[in-house]
Amino acid sequence: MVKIAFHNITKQYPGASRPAVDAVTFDVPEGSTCMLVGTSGSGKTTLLRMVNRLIEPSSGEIIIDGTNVLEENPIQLRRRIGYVIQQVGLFPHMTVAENVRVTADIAGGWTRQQLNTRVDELLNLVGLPPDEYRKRFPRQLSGGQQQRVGLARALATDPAILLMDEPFGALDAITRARMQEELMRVQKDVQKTILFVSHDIEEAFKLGNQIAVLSEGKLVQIGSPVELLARPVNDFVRQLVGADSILRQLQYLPVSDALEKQPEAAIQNNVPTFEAHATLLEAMLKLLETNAPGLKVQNNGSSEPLGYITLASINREITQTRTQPAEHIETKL
Ligand SMILES: Nc1ncnc2c1ncn2[C@@H]1O[C@H](COP(=O)(O)OP(=O)(O)OP(=O)(O)O)[C@@H](O)[C@H]1O
Repeated sequence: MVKIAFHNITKQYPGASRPAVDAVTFDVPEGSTCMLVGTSGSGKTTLLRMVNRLIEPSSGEIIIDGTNVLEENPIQLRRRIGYVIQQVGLFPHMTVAENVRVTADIAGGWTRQQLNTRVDELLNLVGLPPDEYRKRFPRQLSGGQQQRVGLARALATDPAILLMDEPFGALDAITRARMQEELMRVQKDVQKTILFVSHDIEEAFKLGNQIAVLSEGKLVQIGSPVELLARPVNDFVRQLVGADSILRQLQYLPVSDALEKQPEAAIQNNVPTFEAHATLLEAMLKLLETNAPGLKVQNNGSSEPLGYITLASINREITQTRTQPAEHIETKL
């Protein structure tokens, strides 16, 4: 089911020579994560902030659950939408518990007991044991822990939608990877619809069910990470998603993309079996590790092979993806 639908959404800032967001149309399915990527100034933050009406669109519509956000009271709208940004913005004089509670408190309708239970639930959810962290102040937390509190706070009113604007951008690589894992774990439990702005294509591949690529306010392509990698619509997307990187392709393309149906007999006999959803990299490592001439690929639980994978078929798939013609456009990376 579609959760957020953008219809020709446009934002023209006064005095600007072109729209910051230009007639963008796409859907975000319920419970999925859509990553917004693109060069600096391509309109990602503007697009995100129009969803909770921190920025008002110039034209077009954003429909959430069938209702145009412009017809909603902005304050009520923001209660239904969690918002996490890079500068976490915790209140320095409030404890962690008070910081998490504050949004739910403002939204109202909770008893003190319910609020306390909710805070503990959320702190557990984001991996901060309440007994240890409830009473700390933000200055007594690391950057990553502060981001976790920010995430807990955004989840406090149990919003169906989360908007995240470079939430992990200021963290070191290791903490960032941990936070991404944490978010994936939380998302498994809570199934929010997430719109996530990122400058980090690795992050977009890791977290996104869909990736929307913006350039100069326009939506250039939207698709799953594998779609973008295998079929970038032009050189801009190809470069942005690193479709020319052999490692990226090996890491993300599934073995089902590189099957041989009728390989020679030696490959069909006595070779190890392999799962269809595994990546080309995993298949290649297995081939190197076992020294087998091929792998029999089958779906979980089925004995019928879907096909076979060999170093040659992996090579063919990668060469083909790399040389696919793409429309040429100027790239400004
Ligand atoms: N309040 C504003 N008034 C006028 N122009 C603005 C305003 N905010 C953003 N812009 C312009 O709109 C365009 C898109 O900005 P936006 O912040 O949405 O891009 P972005 O893709 O999020 O960029 P970045 O990746 O650098 O954060 C830019 O050209 C920017 O200069």
